[in-house]
Amino acid sequence: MSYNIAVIPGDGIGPEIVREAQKVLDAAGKKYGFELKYTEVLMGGASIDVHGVPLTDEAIATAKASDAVLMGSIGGDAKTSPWYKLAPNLRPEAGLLKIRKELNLFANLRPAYLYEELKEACPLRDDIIGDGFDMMIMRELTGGLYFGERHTTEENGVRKAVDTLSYDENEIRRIAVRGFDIARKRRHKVTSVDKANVLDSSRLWRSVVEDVAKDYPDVTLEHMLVDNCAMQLVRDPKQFDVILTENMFGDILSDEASMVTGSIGMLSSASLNETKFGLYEPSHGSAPDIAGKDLANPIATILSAAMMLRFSLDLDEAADAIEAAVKQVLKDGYRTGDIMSEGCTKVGTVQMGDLIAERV
Ligand SMILES: NC(=O)c1ccc[n+]([C@@H]2O[C@H](COP(=O)([O-])OP(=O)(O)OC[C@H]3O[C@@H](n4cnc5c(N)ncnc54)[C@H](O)[C@@H]3O)[C@@H](O)[C@H]2O)c1
Ligand SMILES: CC(C)[C@H](C(=O)O)[C@@H](O)C(=O)O
Ligand SMILES: [Mg+2]
Repeated sequence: MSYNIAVIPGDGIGPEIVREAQKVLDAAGKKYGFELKYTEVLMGGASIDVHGVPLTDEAIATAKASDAVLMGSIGGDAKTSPWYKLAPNLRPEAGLLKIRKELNLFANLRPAYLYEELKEACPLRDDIIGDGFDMMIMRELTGGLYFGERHTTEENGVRKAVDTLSYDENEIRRIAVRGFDIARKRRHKVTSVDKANVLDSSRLWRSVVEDVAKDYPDVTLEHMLVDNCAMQLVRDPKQFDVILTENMFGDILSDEASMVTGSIGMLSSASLNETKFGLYEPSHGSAPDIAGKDLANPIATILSAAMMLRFSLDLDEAADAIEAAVKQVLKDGYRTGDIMSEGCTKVGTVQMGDLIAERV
């Protein structure tokens, strides 16, 4: 079998980590008898450099025509990047938001799982870690503050900026259904996170989620305010199975959750629409501080590639093999700098990719 994959290397560490993911995918293809045909697509700063915009219509068309999209990360260094001096719509990040909207990728799955082997890299106390934890953050990805009306004005020399947080019930229902469906395949618990003590949009969120829950009597639903959730994530992460939340809260909570799994370099993600199509990218950014130095952890991207095989291409066996290879490399004591602990062997981005590909 052969599949068409649009590849967006992006900016900063993006090209480095995507290269390693492709290496691992190709090893899996060889072993399990499939071929991935890659078409490179420019997005973010890489696209601004060439086309003057962060995402072209042609790039969107290429992504749409593919079986799935594999992405590195986009974004520049605010201190050195010329993009930041340009108009806001020329920001590299605008390309990412545009592709999410254009492809209707409303469901963002961010699994935060503590590998047995990475307990040493987890900043939490042993009694909090216990037997480890395993949660799925279900982040709504095409609504809320990111896509609400916004403008900046100036009146009498005073500048004012407005962002709008808006959701309609259909947007909430479809992500809630995804969350409950996933909970059914896991430990049957959904924690819906909102700010219903303040925000109207959160009160609507809570009411729609409760409605959806009626169709899932086998799944326990609890509501949690977002500030409490941020605290509970470090106090007792074991309590969470599926965290269901809106766009901005999910962005912030997933970075926090990543750190309790050892590093942001471990957190993969899948962004899905109503079909089998998806965009797969690590949850972290372009890390300009370590770009081009062979320091980036490619595991989040490699695990995202495994999700691509599983969700979009139905290549479950190959996905299992990649996940097992990651676990084995960690068991064998290899670590990139971000997850390094005593007694382990420090490796760079490329060697980590080689080691995982070998074990596939
Ligand atoms: N999905 C995306 O493409 C995405 C996500 C987040 C941020 N960004 C963009 O990335 C740029 C930098 O943002 P930031 O610095 O706030 O966040 P970041 O995630 O890029 O980096 C935060 C910190 O984590 C470290 N880090 C990130 N990924 C790592 C990896 N794989 N291995 C080892 N260390 C890693 C970085 O070195 C840095 O110290 C910004 O332009 C931002 O908008 C893009
Ligand atoms: C780069 C940025 C727009 C993006 C987001 O906020 O969604 C990133 O932080 C992420 O988590 O994918
Ligand atoms: Mg983020």
